[in-house]
Amino acid sequence: MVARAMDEDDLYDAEEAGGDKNTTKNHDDVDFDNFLQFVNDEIATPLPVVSTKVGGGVDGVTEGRGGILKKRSSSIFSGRDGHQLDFDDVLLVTKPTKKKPSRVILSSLTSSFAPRSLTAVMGPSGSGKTSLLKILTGRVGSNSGGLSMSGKVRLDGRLVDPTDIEVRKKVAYVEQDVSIPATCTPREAIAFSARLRLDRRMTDDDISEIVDDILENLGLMHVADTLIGGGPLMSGGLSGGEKKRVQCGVELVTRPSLVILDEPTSGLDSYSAQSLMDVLKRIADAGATVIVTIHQPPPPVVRKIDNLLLLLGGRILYDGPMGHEVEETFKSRGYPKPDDYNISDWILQVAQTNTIDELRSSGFLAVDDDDERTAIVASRDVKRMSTIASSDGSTRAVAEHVGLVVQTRLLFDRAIKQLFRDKLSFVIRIVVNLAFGLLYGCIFLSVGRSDYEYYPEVMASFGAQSNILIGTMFGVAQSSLMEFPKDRPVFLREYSTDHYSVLPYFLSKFSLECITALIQVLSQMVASFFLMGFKANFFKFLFMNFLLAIASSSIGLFIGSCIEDPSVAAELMPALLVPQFLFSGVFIQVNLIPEFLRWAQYLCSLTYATRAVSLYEFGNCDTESCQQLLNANGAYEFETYLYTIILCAIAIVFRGTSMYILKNKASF
Ligand SMILES: Nc1ncnc2c1ncn2[C@@H]1O[C@H](COP(=O)(O)OP(=O)(O)OP(=O)(O)O)[C@@H](O)[C@H]1O
Repeated sequence: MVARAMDEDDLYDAEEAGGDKNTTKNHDDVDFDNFLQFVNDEIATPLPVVSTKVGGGVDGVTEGRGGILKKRSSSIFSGRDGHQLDFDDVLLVTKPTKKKPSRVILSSLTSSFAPRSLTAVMGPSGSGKTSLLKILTGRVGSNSGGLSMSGKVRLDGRLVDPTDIEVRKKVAYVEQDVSIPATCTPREAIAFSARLRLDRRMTDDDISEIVDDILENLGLMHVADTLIGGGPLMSGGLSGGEKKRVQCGVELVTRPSLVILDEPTSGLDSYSAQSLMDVLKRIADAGATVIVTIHQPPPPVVRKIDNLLLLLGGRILYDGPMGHEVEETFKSRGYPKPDDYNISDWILQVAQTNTIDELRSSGFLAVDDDDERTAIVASRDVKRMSTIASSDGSTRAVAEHVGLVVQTRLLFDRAIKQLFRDKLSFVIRIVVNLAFGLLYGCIFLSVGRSDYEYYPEVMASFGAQSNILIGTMFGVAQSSLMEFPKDRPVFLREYSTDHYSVLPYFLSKFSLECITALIQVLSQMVASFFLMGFKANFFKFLFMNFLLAIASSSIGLFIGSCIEDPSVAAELMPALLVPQFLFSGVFIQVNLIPEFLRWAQYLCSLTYATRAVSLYEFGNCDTESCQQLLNANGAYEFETYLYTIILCAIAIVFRGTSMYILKNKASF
């Protein structure tokens, strides 16, 4: 970023504030900022003892000092060394297809962001603001989806690969879309993030001080204990702007040195936007490098901004200090700001109402900047960012984080809370299972009490078993599929911001699913099994039904992880489940299916559950009818313990694959 020349007053102000002389400041904010800086310097970083690197502590964990000092050291405004972020020749293009040529999204952008400054990235909609932030935060790789990119990113002068998790840990990134679980409170969301991302040696008191500090500074105290998405316990829920501030708080909890926020003020009223920008400005003044994208900020917000990077159609239209320099630049190029305009409205109007050629001839854009040429060069010669950065020594995290066991426990605790707070849907599920169980029990009343002499008796009992199993398969897979889309964005955000690894997430999810699936299966079986009068052992039947439930929920999870849109996933569900009836012997005996299609039976989890349950029910029955059914459906092909193993294997394969897919998706 081109820093504006500082006048003597600014130098004086910066020195007084203990700031870097390269920092740009706005006159209007100087007094207030100096005061805040004074407060920060005096309170937040008073003595070396606060940082407990000496004596085994970590930053933010105080030792041997009074409570006041301890509280102050944990302020989100405490001093820090920001990171210098430079990017060079960053080019982002869509990959050409047979129907569409390559399109330039970002056209060889070069700029930098300095510590102790707040930079606004502005530009009309579609100008590439989010794309640039995604590249800088490692959310777009050199070959993500239909995009190709090239360029160099440097952190503190060293070439880095932004997709490298060690680099990403250094950046707090607040995405445009809010993805905080609806069933937790702002206090819980921020504390969860703090517990997982701050040093493991921090006590609960340390964490709650930090959380209170954030809640207070982000103006969230009044909703600290309200469920984010509302709910039966606490009505209302948070407004869009409040949710956004919670998401900011979740990222600010680590007291980051580099903060990147995508439209943090959109959806906020002007006072809230101003307050949030004030917080960000104070964080910048504390030493951090703060970058925000923002649409047409009002004058009070503009005054908080140090630098401006103005984009238009993926190009840089202006890159320099905010304030009168922008106005001067536009004026000198033939676009003087009318008196009744504020500066942000004016520059966006100029950007949107003039053609690229007009702006270029006014001296705004490089003369040789040509989209078509850039796109051709880019699609031919896109270098992998990771290759460029491979020679760099990567950065190291300072704090020691909690281990896998604690991660799993915290995730499980949160999931259990979610279940209880969203209990209406779970209660409905149980009631539906009980109702269906009773219905099946009445329809197939006492079918298992016959001596299975005649084939229709055996078939009636087999039909009853199949109904229970199909009910389980659909019920559990469907609820897993419907629930997962809610979790997906939360997981992607938390995983990519280093809250936890994939394994604890899946373990906690699996543990909870085991509990809910067992309750679901049990409620259906209690209502139906004894009315039907089966001869099989209840617990063996229950266990096999439970395994089928887990295998089915794994399939649901797999579909949910492959497909983002829940409605598309719901459409796909029958395509995966319905063929199971056809090949597992429920509607037609397996030996009657044409031979060239018969192999499909082995792909169906229902096949194994049906065969095992048939063996439990008819295995000890030596009538011809029983044996005929078992033989026709191939029940004797494997031992019952093998059916158990196969169902477990199906669950593991689908869950493992989902884990792999999600991990890859979260990497970008
Ligand atoms: N994955 C993608 N594939 C194809 N085009 C994309 C992709 N991602 C972004 N684009 C295109 O790149 C352009 C810039 O998008 P981007 O989201 O960066 O704009 P923006 O300035 O952040 O817009 P807004 O202010 O509306 O959020 C848009 O035209 C968009 O359609």
